Amino acid sequence: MEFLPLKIADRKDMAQRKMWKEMTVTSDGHHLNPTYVYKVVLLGSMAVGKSSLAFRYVKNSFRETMPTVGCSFFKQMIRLETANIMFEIWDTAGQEKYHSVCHLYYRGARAALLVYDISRKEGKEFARSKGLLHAETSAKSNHQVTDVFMAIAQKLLQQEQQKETMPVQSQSWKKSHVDLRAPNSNQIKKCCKS
Ligand SMILES: Nc1nc2c(ncn2[C@@H]2O[C@H](COP(=O)(O)OP(=O)(O)OP(=O)(O)O)[C@@H](O)[C@H]2O)c(=O)[nH]1
Repeated sequence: MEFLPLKIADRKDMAQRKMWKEMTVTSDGHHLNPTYVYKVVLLGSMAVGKSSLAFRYVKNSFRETMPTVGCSFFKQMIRLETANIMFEIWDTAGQEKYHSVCHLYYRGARAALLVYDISRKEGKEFARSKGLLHAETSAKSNHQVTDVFMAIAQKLLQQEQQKETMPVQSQSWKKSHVDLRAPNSNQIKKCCKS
């Protein structure tokens, strides 16, 4: 009898399926299937708290983090009344040396959070002038972290509902879409650390 080694692709697939299964089991043991999967990117200068924000949200913990190299990736499921939303959170590096590659991670994102230090006053005014969602958060004290992601989930869900109910020609949600292809796009959602 001949034994064939398991193909790498199969192993990878099994590992991915296992991870997916783990991600869709809630803390109270329920299995959830995501209704929508959304990519969300975290942008901002170095050391403004992007990784800490993601870590607090996904792991509910705060710890000293090393500067991000390139990009890190997190997943989190949100259970809403009408849908289960899986966030794929891409935490980009703020250091100057990664700026030339960071825009590669924006592709396919449905929302972007521009994280900045709260001591910069102009952040709030910028958000107001562009009509963007704005929130002051603290990963350290766990202030408004879940609320920010919940607000994004609800906004995206609202867009899905509009898509379903509106005729194609008049889908106003398209007009409010953020073009993430432009590296210097300033139409981005904001939050900050304190
Ligand atoms: N006081 C306070 N400090 C924070 C908060 N969030 C992050 N920090 C601190 O700010 C520093 C930078 O945090 P990071 O999360 O690594 O910042 P980052 O934006 O991911 O950094 P890069 O990966 O270099 O882009 C760390 O020393 C954190 O402990 C916060 O909400 N409050």
